[in-house]
Amino acid sequence: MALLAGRTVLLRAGVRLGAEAATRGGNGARRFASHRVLVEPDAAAGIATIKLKNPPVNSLSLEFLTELIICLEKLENDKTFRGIILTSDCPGIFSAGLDLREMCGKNPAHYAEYWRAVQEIWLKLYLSNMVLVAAINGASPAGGCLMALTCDYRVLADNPRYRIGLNETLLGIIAPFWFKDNLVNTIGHRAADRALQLGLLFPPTEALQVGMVDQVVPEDQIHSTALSVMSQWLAIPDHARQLTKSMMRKATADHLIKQREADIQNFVSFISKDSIQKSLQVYLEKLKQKKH
Ligand SMILES: CCCCCCCC/C=C\C=C\CC(=O)SCCNC(=O)CCNC(=O)[C@H](O)C(C)(C)COP(=O)(O)OP(=O)(O)OC[C@H]1O[C@@H](n2cnc3c(N)ncnc32)[C@H](O)[C@@H]1OP(=O)(O)O
Repeated sequence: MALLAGRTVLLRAGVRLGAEAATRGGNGARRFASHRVLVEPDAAAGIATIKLKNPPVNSLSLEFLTELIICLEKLENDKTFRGIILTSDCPGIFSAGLDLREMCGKNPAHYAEYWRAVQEIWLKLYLSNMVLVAAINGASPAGGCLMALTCDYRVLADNPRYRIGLNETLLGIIAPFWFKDNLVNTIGHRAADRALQLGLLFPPTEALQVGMVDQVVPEDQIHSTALSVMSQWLAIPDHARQLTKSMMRKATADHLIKQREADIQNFVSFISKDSIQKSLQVYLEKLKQKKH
């Protein structure tokens, strides 16, 4: 059973297990898909490709996060798989990050439940025993960038519209300390200091330069590149790689785990402020008006 902080996520977020489809793939592997998370298994290679499918922009709503958490738990417990490729099924968008509608005009209990799910997905991805390769085939701001940062390797499609970064300050909000820790671990303190304060969204060439991604490739090569990177990582004995990954990441994850409840309370009181609500509403309105 999938648990989120000791409770059944299926019940909390109203996601019905019946919404899932379970079939067998061509190679006999069990293929499972929820509404918004598509899993393409390659049992022979030990790799599952997760495609995020929450159109139009893969914003991380509570239901979407819940489906993703359940999917990751299943894969983590299935010894068939040693690696995950994380990518998007929404053209041009990897993920628009946290769903702003979950953080606007709701009550404190909702904010707390939402933030717990955000923490949970980060912990699941960051501490995964599997090899995670992000095949970033679209724009990847804020929470979208964070998901990519949890992966062991990032390949970004070469398109100037596919910008990636933690742009929270542009929304008048603050990247939580564990977003910051994950970024510092990836690009170093000085670059993270600048990127976070300015809310920088890096186009591919700059993202590569600063170390936000490991490789930039033409868009039509993104999946084949992710597969070839994966085979390189899977050539390392699991126990040695997993213990090394844990050694590198445990302190950062523990930082959040130890302060999980306090972090939720901080988030709830921060996001509930009138001034923050106003900033988020203005930002959402601007996004909507962009088209007109
Ligand atoms: C004291 C210390 C306390 C610490 C407290 C910590 C507090 C931290 C709090 C929060 C942290 C949040 C991290 C986040 O992830 S916030 C989300 C940030 N995301 C963004 O800024 C991205 C916004 N979106 C875009 O830039 C674009 O939409 C883009 C992804 C580039 C796609 O562009 P395009 O293809 O042109 O699509 P549209 O802009 O037209 O969008 C289509 C519709 O989707 C809606 N949308 C977009 N993004 C979001 C989102 N993140 N959440 C909800 N909805 C979103 C957009 O409004 C359009 O809607 P509609 O069709 O109805 O007009």
